[in-house]
Amino acid sequence: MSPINKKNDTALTLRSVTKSYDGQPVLSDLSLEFSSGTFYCLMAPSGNGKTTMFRLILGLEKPDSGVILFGTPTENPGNNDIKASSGTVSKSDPCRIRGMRPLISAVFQENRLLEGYTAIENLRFALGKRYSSEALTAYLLRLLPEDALSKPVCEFSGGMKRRVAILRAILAPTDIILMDEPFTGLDADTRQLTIDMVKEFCAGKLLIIATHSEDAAELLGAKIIHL
Ligand SMILES: Nc1ncnc2c1ncn2[C@@H]1O[C@H](COP(=O)(O)OP(=O)(O)OP(=O)(O)O)[C@@H](O)[C@H]1O
Repeated sequence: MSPINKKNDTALTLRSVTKSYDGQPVLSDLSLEFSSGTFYCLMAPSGNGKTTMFRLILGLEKPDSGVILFGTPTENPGNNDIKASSGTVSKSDPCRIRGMRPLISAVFQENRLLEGYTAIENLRFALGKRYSSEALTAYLLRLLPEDALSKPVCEFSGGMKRRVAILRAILAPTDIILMDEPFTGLDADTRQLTIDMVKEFCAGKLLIIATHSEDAAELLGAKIIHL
């Protein structure tokens, strides 16, 4: 069992995280705690730092100060390190995580698909041999029309691409999933189908979604966090 996937254990902690761009603060002294097996919706007006927070969690950027911890943190007073079940983080260099950094899957605002390849090839590229072709086809057919499966994704609508990007993230063997505005561009029916699959495949995991939509949060049964 992964060290961070026991339901209700702390899976992720942001402690006094601060980030500025060009001297303009985007996140100021932000502290949040997220539990395994729980869905969260981050809600904030545009530009309040939701994507920035995801980039920090993913390790794509460094906080100016503060720490991001995975797993349940334990501290030794006087020590510059904080131990978490997934590794050790230095307070003075929060991006230096020694030990096991958990895998995190993400849906970015852009779909980041291989445009010249089919949907199943996109899933296979990210997921390797973890699923049979029959299983991947069956998952895709829950969200896409059958004739789409033989086409490269560059011929898909925006909403169809979005569904492939979401499926790729939820099928990945990770305990933490971040999604940035995942349901944008989906009509009511496909949104419901997609949300049903997200609920099914993310059960027991930590899921954090940045969204402007209160009803997506309600459909997911997610806790709302206002940034
Ligand atoms: N690499 C960067 N360089 C400079 N400024 C940046 C950079 N990334 C983000 N910002 C600024 O940081 C602020 C927060 O951006 P961010 O994308 O995190 O907001 P958001 O809450 O995700 O917005 P939205 O809901 O519109 O996606 C914005 O003012 C943005 O212009």
